[in-house]
Amino acid sequence: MGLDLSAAGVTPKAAVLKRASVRFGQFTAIEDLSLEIEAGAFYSVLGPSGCGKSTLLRLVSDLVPAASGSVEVLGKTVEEARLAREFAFVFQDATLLPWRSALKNVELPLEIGRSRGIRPPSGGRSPRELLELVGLKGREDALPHELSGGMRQRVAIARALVCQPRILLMDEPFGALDEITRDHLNLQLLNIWQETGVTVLFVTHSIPEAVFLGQKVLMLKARPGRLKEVVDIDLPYPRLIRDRESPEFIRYASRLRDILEQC
Ligand SMILES: Nc1ncnc2c1ncn2[C@@H]1O[C@H](COP(=O)(O)OP(=O)(O)OP(=O)(O)O)[C@@H](O)[C@H]1O
Repeated sequence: MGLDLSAAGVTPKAAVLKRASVRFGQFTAIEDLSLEIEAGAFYSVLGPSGCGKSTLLRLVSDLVPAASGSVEVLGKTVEEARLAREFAFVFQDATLLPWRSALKNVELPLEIGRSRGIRPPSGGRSPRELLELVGLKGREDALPHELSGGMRQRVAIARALVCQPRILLMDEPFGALDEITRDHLNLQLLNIWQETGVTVLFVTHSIPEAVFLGQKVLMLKARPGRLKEVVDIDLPYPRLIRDRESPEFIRYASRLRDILEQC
């Protein structure tokens, strides 16, 4: 059992990786990654294709094991954290069940939990309230094919939040959306983050998106996947789309581009 630090009044880190490596057969996808993820913070994850961004999310969520080193999530082992449903995923594809309405899709994790005898967490937002939080009030009964791509992603975000995860793992969730929809969802995601206090790990290929969202940007380098740098983004929240034209924003973007070129 991991040590329950919260019982002692200490807020544990969202995740602590110590010299963690992931191997697929002979191939090393992540090597010697040491990192502390602060609880409640928003991290963007950026790096060249194949540097291990998705693998990092899978490592933290117990989908792939560490071949060496250690990973702790909220003061627990990754397995304990998974069983306690401490994290939830949002992928590029919303992966909604096509025959279920938006509301029924959001309710699904609760139903699955109940079928396994897990009581829904108390005090959280209901599926209806979550749909309202993501801006889909009035569309509860719509089927996925009746919603736009951006709306489907919002349903996926509401579904991810329904079991009140403490960590939200987002793997290029807006990568397939047009720029206007993406901007809109970026703003909405920041609202949700601030309202819920959830820790976010957000993988993106977009430098402006990484700067716009993150308090910190984890920069990974490839072959093998290693931590290159953690860049603090000292821009205040709430952030506005037009802030992306500010000299500070442009300076951060250009710094990240320089680092990426060395990855
Ligand atoms: N299940 C697997 N079996 C074998 N190799 C894998 C597996 N999963 C990932 N890899 C390899 O590990 C490396 C890292 O993959 P990962 O998907 O984490 O990269 P990424 O940074 O998310 O890439 P992209 O930006 O292109 O999505 C890649 O070289 C990939 O081919």
